[in-house]
Amino acid sequence: MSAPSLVIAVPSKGRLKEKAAELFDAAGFTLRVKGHERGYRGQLDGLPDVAVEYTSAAEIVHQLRSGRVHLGITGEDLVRETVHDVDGRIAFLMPLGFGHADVVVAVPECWLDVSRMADLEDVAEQFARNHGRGLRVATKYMNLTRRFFAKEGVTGYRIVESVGATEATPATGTSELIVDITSTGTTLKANHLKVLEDGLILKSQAHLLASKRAGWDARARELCERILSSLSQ
Ligand SMILES: Nc1ncnc2c1ncn2[C@@H]1O[C@H](COP(=O)(O)OP(=O)(O)OP(=O)(O)O)[C@@H](O)[C@H]1O
Ligand SMILES: O=P(O)(O)OC[C@H]1O[C@H](OP(=O)(O)OP(=O)(O)O)[C@H](O)[C@@H]1O
Repeated sequence: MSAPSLVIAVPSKGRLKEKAAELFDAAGFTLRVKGHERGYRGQLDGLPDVAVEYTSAAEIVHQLRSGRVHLGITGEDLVRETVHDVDGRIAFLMPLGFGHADVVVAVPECWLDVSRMADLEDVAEQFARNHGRGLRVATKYMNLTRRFFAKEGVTGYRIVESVGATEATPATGTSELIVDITSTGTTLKANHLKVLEDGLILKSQAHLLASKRAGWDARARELCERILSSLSQ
């Protein structure tokens, strides 16, 4: 079997998987899993020299970063969080209109005096006087948080890494506030959290992305253009 001319990484689970499949269907290139239905390799009907690799949304970012795949579908939030030198490594080819999620700063609803980022520094000072330590911000978006808090001049905090159920951490006592994604707002509301008025860090959605580090020969470029133009119609 000859090597594929172009490799595209597609989410293997979760909410992006189904949407990605619908997208290719609508563009006329049905995605098919090769072999077992739980397999991790696939192909696009009509494009036999394109290899599809199913993997997690987070892993797709690493594969694009290193150039192991030419194209990938994943969320902008994961790219901006994970890749320090995005512009040198990854090109954003097309927003896909699904996987919409805002990365936001949220605090307990009962913090009545806190509505903006600038208020956090005052709370942090008061908190440090009373508790002898800074505010704890629970998040899996550690880099986005550090950059945003620095831009806003907020310093009196430390990050507590949280990989799941982040919204529950203020109530369980492992954080004072959070940075996480919100889509409908249901999870924040259920956990009695409010988004700060100027606490929007990033408006994210799924994108078609290209790796600048992959081997781009003429056939790979042609396939990429064909896929891109079919998806845009
Ligand atoms: N509630 C949501 N609505 C829309 N998009 C979301 C939502 N939650 C996450 N996303 C987006 O989906 C992408 C993948 O999210 P995530 O890393 O959580 O993987 P997943 O496959 O959905 O699930 P898991 O958490 O089980 O790995 C991210 O870019 C994220 O912004
Ligand atoms: O604003 P909402 O519509 O409530 O969506 C936001 C929630 O959706 C995601 O969680 P998900 O349901 O994927 O669970 P998990 O990430 O904890 O697995 C995300 O981590 C938020 O918790």
